[in-house]
Amino acid sequence: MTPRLQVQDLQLALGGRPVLRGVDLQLDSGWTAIVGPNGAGKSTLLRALAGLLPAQSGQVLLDGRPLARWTAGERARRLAWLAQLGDTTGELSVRETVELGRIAHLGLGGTPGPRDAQAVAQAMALTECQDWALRRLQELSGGERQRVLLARALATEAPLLLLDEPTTHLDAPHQVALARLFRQLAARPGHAVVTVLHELSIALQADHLVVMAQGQVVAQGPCADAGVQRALEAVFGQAIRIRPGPCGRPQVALNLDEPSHAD
Ligand SMILES: Nc1ncnc2c1ncn2[C@@H]1O[C@H](COP(=O)(O)OP(=O)(O)OP(=O)(O)O)[C@@H](O)[C@H]1O
Repeated sequence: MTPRLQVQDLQLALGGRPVLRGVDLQLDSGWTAIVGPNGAGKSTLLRALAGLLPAQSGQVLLDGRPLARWTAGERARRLAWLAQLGDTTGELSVRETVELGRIAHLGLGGTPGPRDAQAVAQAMALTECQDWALRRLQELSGGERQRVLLARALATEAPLLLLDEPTTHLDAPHQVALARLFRQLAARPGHAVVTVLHELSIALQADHLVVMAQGQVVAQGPCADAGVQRALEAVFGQAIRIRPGPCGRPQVALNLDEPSHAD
């Protein structure tokens, strides 16, 4: 069954400041990219979707049941979360880090079997980090580390992937490879991928966009939707223009000559 996330009038404050202001959202199959300016509330929304932040009011439902009523184990088998800045797990090797993704299935101290080894090997192959299996995470570059942490999320085999800026630190070919991977993963029956992304050219490859500004969702829908594109141009100001691209997918054009609202 494809995971179904519903956000109903979600209000959330951090440090006494309102950060999410009445977010309503429905996410099901496919690849959804959440975009918006710095501080718009994207990571906060993703953490709330993962059940990591309690709401002041409103709720997040996973498969029709409030997230707050899922046990941690149930949640971990249904959804995997990749943090924005990536936690570095000390002295662990790359393989040991990816193996942590199997804890939801094994429990702490459980003995991995062939099924677990297969999931780990497959996740490492998908992110091309199998050649570093024995190196320690802290010895890797930012982009290499990001790929290992993504592999850990993939190793969970959770049908719902919530990934906060998974392309950060990656070079252009690996960003494109990941976009292709997200599309493939989200196209599998019963799976969905939600990514927070800053790289708009990558975000526009998703099936759906959610555009956020100032703690609110200002538009959501297919990338080709005219309302979604207008919202993108509105929240990013004159700095970008969306134009038709090949295969019916829109493309982003940077507008260096017009002052942006950051100027
Ligand atoms: N722990 C916290 N305490 C107080 N305010 C916070 C806290 N964490 C985040 N915020 C504020 O909440 C707002 C939304 O932050 P969030 O990280 O969700 O934004 P974002 O859209 O993901 O931004 P970015 O694109 O810069 O990663 C910001 O104004 C931020 O300063």
